[in-house]
Amino acid sequence: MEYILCTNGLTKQYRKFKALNNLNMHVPKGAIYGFVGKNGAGKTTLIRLICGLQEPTNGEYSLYGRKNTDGGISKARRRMGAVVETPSIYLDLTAEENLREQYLVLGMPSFEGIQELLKLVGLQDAGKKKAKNFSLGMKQRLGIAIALAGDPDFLILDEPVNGLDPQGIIEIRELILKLNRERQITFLISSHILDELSRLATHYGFIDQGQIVREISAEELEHACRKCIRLTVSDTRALACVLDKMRLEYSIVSEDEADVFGELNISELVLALAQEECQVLSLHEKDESLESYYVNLMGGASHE
Ligand SMILES: Nc1ncnc2c1ncn2[C@@H]1O[C@H](COP(=O)(O)OP(=O)(O)OP(=O)(O)O)[C@@H](O)[C@H]1O
Repeated sequence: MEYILCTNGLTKQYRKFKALNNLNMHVPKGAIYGFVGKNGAGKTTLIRLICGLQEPTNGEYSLYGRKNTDGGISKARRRMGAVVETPSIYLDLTAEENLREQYLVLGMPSFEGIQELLKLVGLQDAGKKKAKNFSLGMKQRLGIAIALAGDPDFLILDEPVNGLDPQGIIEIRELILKLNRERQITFLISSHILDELSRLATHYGFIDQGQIVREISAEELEHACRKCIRLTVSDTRALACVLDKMRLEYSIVSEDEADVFGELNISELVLALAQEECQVLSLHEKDESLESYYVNLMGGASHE
């Protein structure tokens, strides 16, 4: 798999505190990578390092295959756009004027493309309205347009829907999906709201206390969150044999528990287990939601 961003043992230390602690992450090309973690987990710190706003204390990362210590890293960074914390926009300027400023900063040869960008982010009708009078959603979309000015193929968005109303959230979501599908832009999106990310992410990286606790594709996550029957039995080995014979998918989750997926004929299973002298001690349907997956994952994370 081709990766746009890889980090290797990335560490950022402030005095004795490690905001990032040996962090390893992999953002595949074309992905919408949901970077999920509680407040203070280290998401913004990681983003600041990747954007070159801060230097790592230890470890390294590579962007488009270029290591952060290589001379070519600033060239690689030019292929990337970012909206970190609040979008950096001039509040006394209109959307178009803001984009003109950005074009000048980037040394773009002409202002051609600005109207298309405004249209892309749904600000073509913002006209003479100054950014200070924009809604939060409009400001966020302008921030994205500014980040898109250099025609990047990798966009980093730090908490892009924070504080937006439902309509604003939908607009940002649709914009991200459109940019990903139509312009093949890879995204790294940080959020502490897993549910919102689940509507667009193709991959996830869960961060806790400066470490990636798990990286998982959306497909794998969906699989892990399927409905299943949680069985508590006296002998999981016998259970595994019986389930294998019945060609059922399962996973043994502890010494006496297993999750069984798919259609299950309970009486057939209980009879088969009885023949193996295995007792069913309890049985209940389990629907692991994204949120409980997340809570379990974070609750089970081990740290130094
Ligand atoms: N300059 C700094 N000096 C000391 N500690 C810092 C500094 N910057 C960040 N931290 C600490 O590092 C930890 C990670 O902060 P970070 O902003 O990366 O978290 P986050 O996951 O982005 O959280 P949030 O969702 O609240 O933005 C926090 O405990 C924060 O207090």
